[in-house]
Amino acid sequence: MLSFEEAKARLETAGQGHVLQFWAELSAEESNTLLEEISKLQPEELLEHCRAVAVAEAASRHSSADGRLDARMKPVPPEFIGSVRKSEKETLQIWGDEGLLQISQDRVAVLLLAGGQGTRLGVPYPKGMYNVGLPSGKTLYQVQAECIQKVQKLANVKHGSRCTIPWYIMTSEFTLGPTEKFFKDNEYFGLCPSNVVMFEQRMIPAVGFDGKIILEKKNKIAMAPDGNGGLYRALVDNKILEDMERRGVEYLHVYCVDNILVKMADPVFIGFCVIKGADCGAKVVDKAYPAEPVGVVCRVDGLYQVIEYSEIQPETAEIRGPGGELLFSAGNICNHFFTRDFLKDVAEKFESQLKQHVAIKKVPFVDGEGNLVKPTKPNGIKMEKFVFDVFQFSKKFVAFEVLREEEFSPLKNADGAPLDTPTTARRSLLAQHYRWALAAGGNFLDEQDKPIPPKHSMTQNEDPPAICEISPLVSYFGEGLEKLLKQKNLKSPFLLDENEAENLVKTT
Ligand SMILES: CC(=O)N[C@H]1[C@@H](OP(=O)(O)OP(=O)(O)OC[C@H]2O[C@@H](n3ccc(=O)[nH]c3=O)[C@H](O)[C@@H]2O)O[C@H](CO)[C@@H](O)[C@@H]1O
Repeated sequence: MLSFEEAKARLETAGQGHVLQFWAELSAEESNTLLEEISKLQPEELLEHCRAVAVAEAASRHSSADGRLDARMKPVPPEFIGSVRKSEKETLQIWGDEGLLQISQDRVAVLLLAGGQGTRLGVPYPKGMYNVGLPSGKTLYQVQAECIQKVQKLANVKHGSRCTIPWYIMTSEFTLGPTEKFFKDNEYFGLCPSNVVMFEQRMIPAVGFDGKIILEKKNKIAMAPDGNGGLYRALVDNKILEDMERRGVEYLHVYCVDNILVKMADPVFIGFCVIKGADCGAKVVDKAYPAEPVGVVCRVDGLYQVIEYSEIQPETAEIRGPGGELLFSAGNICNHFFTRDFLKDVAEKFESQLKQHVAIKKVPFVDGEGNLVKPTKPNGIKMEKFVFDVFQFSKKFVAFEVLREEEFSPLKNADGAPLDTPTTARRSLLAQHYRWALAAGGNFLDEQDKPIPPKHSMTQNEDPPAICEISPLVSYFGEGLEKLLKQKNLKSPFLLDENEAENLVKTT
């Protein structure tokens, strides 16, 4: 641990001596906490960070820079976009088979970005622990864990293997403890603990407009995770690439915690990327409307990039092509494919070039008397790196367009908001499972055993006429349901878990 003198010298080098202003008032325990925090800050990096914040803040006040970026944006050429909608069934099958083959050979892992604070949802625990109110009561983490088990099984059955898809989970100071405990308490949802690797991303100080670090307590610096692009440093800090190499993992599916429809280690996406020889790929959906809060995958000066929803000019987002379609329609759903070699290159050569994005926030702080102030106006800057900012370094980038109703329904806001809430997430999953059951030939009955007329198309705001939830342990993507459900009467609410599947097999 640093001594007081060392900490003082370190802070003064970076022009941040004020961090120790309450030192004389701190108890021994409080001073130790502060020294521990300071010991994690390297003086040169701290200086650089505070300078970068000042520069970025000035740039953000002159929006012309972003304006110019907009002017240079071009849509992704159609030949670089694979598409579920536009592809033949046979082609999808070829991609899916390739993906399952890679999975069966232990060459695929998934990596969950779970270091965010989930401020918009407003719960005091990690988002993955959220239960959106499914009949089974499953949380997002459980749904994801079960998907992994099922894909492993599909690969094993097809190839006679005993494969593993390691699950890397990037957490932050806010989410590591509770996530670890949750997994332990739930016995890793049936996964082998050694194949669930949690690691922590770095935290960086929030800085005021005057270039000074903000104190949120007399002995606590206001820290925030360094954005989901903090992944690349965290991979190095925690030797994750070495772990992947040891396990023989070549391909990584990176995804964001809050999409209830996420297709974990999606064999079709993996197979598509592998067959195309891509080192980097992104799943996209057609943007629903110009102001939808999703990034846009595009090209800028010939390089692939995502322009984040917070950084695109509204008039650019609204540009339409000759057929009336949005010109920049490739909505990023935070599902990325990377080869391990590409990640190694990024870690070794490019990480330091990643753009710092500025988020101007209201950061609670202590005033000169040590009283906590909750600002009513933004007073500070948090810098974030974005996971997709590495696309520009790719030698072969591909985009893969998937169907929104099958693959994208994020949980961002608390109920009451119009979109991306627990209600919309639950509805999307139940509507999907209802569609799968109908397609498999099931007939739904109500509580009085009266048939519920099937409904083959529903709007986004409509609940399905029958409640049907299918465990990922039974079907990962609607596969294998016909043998269970064809011409069966299913009483709503219908919960198809492994026990129910066994019963249905017996009655066939
Ligand atoms: C930067 C980024 O990827 N933006 C994408 C993200 O936006 P959005 O603004 O929704 O991104 P979030 O803040 O929810 O973060 C996305 C994911 O990154 C994780 N996270 C975030 C910050 C952090 O320091 N550490 C960390 O691990 C979160 O836990 C989450 O799993 O999802 C949208 C789709 O839903 C996309 O259209 C956006 O382009």
